[in-house]
Amino acid sequence: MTSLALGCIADDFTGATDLANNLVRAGVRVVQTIGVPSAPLAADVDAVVVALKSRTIAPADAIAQSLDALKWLQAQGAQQIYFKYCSTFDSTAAGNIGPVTEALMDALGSDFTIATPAFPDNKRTVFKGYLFVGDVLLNESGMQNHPLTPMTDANLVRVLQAQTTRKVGLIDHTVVARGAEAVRERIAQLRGEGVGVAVVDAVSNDDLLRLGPALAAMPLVTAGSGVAIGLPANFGIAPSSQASALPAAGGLQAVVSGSCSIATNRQVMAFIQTGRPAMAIDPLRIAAGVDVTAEVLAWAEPLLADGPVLVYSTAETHAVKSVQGRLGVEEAGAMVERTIAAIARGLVALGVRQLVVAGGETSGACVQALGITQMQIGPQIDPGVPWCHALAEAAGGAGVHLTLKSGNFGADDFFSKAFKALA
Ligand SMILES: Nc1ncnc2c1ncn2[C@@H]1O[C@H](COP(=O)(O)OP(=O)(O)O)[C@@H](O)[C@H]1O
Ligand SMILES: O=C(O)[C@@H](O)C(=O)COP(=O)(O)O
Repeated sequence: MTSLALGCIADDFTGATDLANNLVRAGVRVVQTIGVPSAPLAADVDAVVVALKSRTIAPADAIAQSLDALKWLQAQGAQQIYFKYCSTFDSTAAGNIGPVTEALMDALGSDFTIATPAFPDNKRTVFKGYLFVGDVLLNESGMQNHPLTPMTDANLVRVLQAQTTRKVGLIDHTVVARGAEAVRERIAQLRGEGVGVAVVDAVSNDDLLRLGPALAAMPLVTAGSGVAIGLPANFGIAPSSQASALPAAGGLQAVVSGSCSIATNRQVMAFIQTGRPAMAIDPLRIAAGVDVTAEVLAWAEPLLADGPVLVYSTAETHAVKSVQGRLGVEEAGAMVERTIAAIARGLVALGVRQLVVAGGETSGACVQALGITQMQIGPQIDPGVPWCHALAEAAGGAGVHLTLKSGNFGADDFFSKAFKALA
């Protein structure tokens, strides 16, 4: 049996590549699996990130899937478990960060873990338990309007406490600033007070690197991708460029976007301004029974030879809310995801071998539709977003280069920049 340093469970697919990206940059040899593998691990790697699509499903289902992933990772000899969620702490009123954390703790027999979505490279910082996105609090960042997980409170202790029966505490910035020993002392104190989960402040990568050694003996770590930069050293792993090598890229290029986040709206506008072809998908036409997938593929086919095309349902908040009002939040989301996934499959059948997907839920739907089971992680395009490579059933088993872009990650010119990075 191989012995993994880290066994990771990510609650969405973009989040999984984000975590894998930070691990790879720290020299960790990583494989990302799509769902829980049915066979033992074949590759010789230091970490596996199991990508689930469990962020917005019913808590009981999220728990069941996460426990399956845990069991498989334990069977591969994982020494530490890392539950990865969003750097904007995306959750519904029912969970799933709290319920999944609690279930993993129970299964591991662990009485204490941390929780921090801090990811300073992407301007997510936690101070006094409050999450900032750039210069503003989470609930003023646009995340209060997210189609599936509106975040209306920036106080993570309060948000997490509402989702778990374990007592939630805080390891604040003054402790983290004093280093790993101070964090260990604070953990002992919180444990004594009956705290089971502590939100941890971090405003810089230095904070995360100071935190790392204090987490060495913790069976379960829960966090965004940021905490990952401080863990590899605990296993004697050092940065190496070898970890991110991918096969050479070829084939046609396309972008599909189902993300309605602010950054993606800007990226869609910027791509349209380059003059490359772009086609919007109208959810109400899908709901009316129009075969939008066939329309889009017929439009794209003659254009692809000249360079990348963009297909998007990305829309501003007022338009999304209006569609949701008519179709229902979950129904609208699932219907758009299904359509974009079918389009992604059709594009790959037309010869697309470099595909950018924007949106976490959207990426989950696309990767599943492409028949991908495992991904290799390559070089970073922008913080949190690497190119990946995978064998896809939709490509007749051939390799496809893919990037799964989290809604709010990436520079405005991300879509063009991504293809240039692969050239
Ligand atoms: N125009 C639209 N109207 C309503 N819902 C939409 C629209 N476009 C996309 N959606 C849905 O919104 C959700 C966006 O979530 P996701 O793909 O995770 O993006 P992000 O990464 O920005 O959160 C998906 O379920 C998607 O199908
Ligand atoms: O931690 C993050 O912000 C990302 O890795 C992530 O999970 C983003 O999710 P989506 O915005 O749904 O893509």
